[in-house]
Amino acid sequence: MSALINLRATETADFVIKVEQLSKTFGTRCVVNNLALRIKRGEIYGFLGPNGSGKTTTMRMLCGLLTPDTGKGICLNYDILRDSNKIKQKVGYMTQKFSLYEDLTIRENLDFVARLYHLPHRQERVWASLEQLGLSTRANQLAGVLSGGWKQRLALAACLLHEPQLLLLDEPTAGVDPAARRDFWEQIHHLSATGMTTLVSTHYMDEAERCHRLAYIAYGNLLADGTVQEVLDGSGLTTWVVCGIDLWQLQSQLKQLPAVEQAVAFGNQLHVSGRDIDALNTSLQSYQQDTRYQWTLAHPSLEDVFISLMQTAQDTSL
Ligand SMILES: Nc1ncnc2c1ncn2[C@@H]1O[C@H](COP(=O)(O)OP(=O)(O)OP(=O)(O)O)[C@@H](O)[C@H]1O
Repeated sequence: MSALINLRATETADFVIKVEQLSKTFGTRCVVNNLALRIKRGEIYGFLGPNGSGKTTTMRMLCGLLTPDTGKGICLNYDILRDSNKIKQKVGYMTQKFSLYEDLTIRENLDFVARLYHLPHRQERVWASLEQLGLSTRANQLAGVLSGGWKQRLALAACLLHEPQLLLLDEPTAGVDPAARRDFWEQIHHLSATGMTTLVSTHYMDEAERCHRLAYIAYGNLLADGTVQEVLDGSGLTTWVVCGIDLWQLQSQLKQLPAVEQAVAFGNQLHVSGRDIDALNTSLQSYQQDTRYQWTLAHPSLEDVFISLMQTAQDTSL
């Protein structure tokens, strides 16, 4: 019996976030529905789903900014219902909107955040943070004149200053160029290697692929989770790639066929997908014999899978 209890304690200790039956309703709208999440220490966990699917609401419930209507669990070994104040102190939360002072310099912003947290050795920590995030040479620039990429780097520095154990990043790279997004993700992986756990919401597929694990939610319901490969394998989706002439016309015809769930243009190709492989192949047979087109069986992309999940999702929020 004691061995069993020890095993359970170890299992829980491995998870920085372990919650179940998490729900939240605003008015009559259920925006998070019976959600369960398990995230291990050091993991980069991606949170994907269409606009309004409940990602931000879930993050806010995890870090104690919002009280769930139902549900239970732990975050950083604290009870999410009872210990929200303790959780807040150990979490770095980066919101979608740049929330620092545009008329203060980078250094002044970090100094301000350090004061808010009553951090000891404030000056040293601010300079160490500037150094760590590659911001030293811009320390005296006003935050308001920074590009999107530098603003987001400053926001990350600010939410790391109090040395949190968990990062909750809500669409941290929205509107940021690919090079800056790549730098940002290098930082997240570097932090992960030091044991930092990150839950990050994003709409970018390349970012989803950079996560160790991910979850896809729609209408507040968890529709898939796992590694990228597990999510792809679990989709049951078959995808054909077709090249040829007049693809625009072909696309509109294919969309009418039974078992064709998606026919989407990607450059000079169409991705044609469905979950019932036999019915899909029957529908496509005559087109595949047409010499104007070249068909190749392909692995579905994450985007194909997410769109398919979204199409089959039920709106249970009303
Ligand atoms: N405080 C609130 N009061 C009422 N409704 C809210 C509140 N906060 C969020 N909502 C609603 O809850 C739903 C889920 O919102 P949420 O911000 O969690 O979604 P999201 O998945 O983060 O969306 P996005 O990808 O656009 O950021 C939306 O319909 C939103 O309008």
